[in-house]
Amino acid sequence: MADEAPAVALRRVLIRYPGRAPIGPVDLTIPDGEIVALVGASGSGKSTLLRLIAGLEAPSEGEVARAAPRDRVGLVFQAPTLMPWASARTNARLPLDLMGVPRAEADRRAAAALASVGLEDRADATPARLSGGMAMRVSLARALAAEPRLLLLDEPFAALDTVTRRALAEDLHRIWVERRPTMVFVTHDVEDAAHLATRAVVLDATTGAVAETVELPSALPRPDGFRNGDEARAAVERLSAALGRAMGSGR
Ligand SMILES: Nc1ncnc2c1ncn2[C@@H]1O[C@H](COP(=O)(O)OP(=O)(O)OP(=O)(O)O)[C@@H](O)[C@H]1O
Repeated sequence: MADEAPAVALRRVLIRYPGRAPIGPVDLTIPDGEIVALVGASGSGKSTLLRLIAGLEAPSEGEVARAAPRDRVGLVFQAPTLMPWASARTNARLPLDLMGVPRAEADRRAAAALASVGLEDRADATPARLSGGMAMRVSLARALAAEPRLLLLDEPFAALDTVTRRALAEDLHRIWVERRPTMVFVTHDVEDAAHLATRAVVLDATTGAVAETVELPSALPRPDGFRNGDEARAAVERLSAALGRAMGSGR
């Protein structure tokens, strides 16, 4: 809705790291409930933007505003980063334990989160007994246990095989349909972006500023056969062209 506060708003954000030109300025508004893919050349600043949105890092200049409070922001990284000695349930419960949520309530929410990624049967398994895809799902369940309004994912698919990444994309769409969180994810893959996201933000390879925003098909969950359909193919082409333009000046 147009007059609702955006989930995220970055205004004239600049990030300075030693030994390189500043990243930005980045102006970016993400409406509530969108699924946004951050795409751009390697080193353009995708992960940095995600850390800024998460509040893990502060900008050198400009403003970062986020509607969701810190404890309603979920983070998922490329590596699942699970506690190896702990069960899937205990891993999923971790943020709730850290927040001091009472045990019975935390167990209930962890169980619901594991169920929403199809792992209710593996709640007692330790990470060594889970496949890579399942470990990623536990990592996603851990983020979901806090019932995030904003879910941030840094290359969640990068380490997964094609079948597993597609299954995870379906999980994410199902979660979106059930809970309507705003999702922002980093990807290198234009097909994953076009399939999962409702819009893509393309970063300029040289400056890290937003080069273009590409609107993607908005019907969620995706209809059967979407990936191979004309609409998806056209979206991949538009996005590839935008990425090509954003990389045009080189680094
Ligand atoms: N903590 C840091 N200290 C210094 N430089 C950094 C730091 N974090 C990122 N950078 C630099 O900022 C730039 C952007 O990095 P970032 O990881 O955000 O890019 P990216 O688009 O996510 O790249 P990739 O696709 O390769 O993961 C890079 O040049 C990187 O070397």
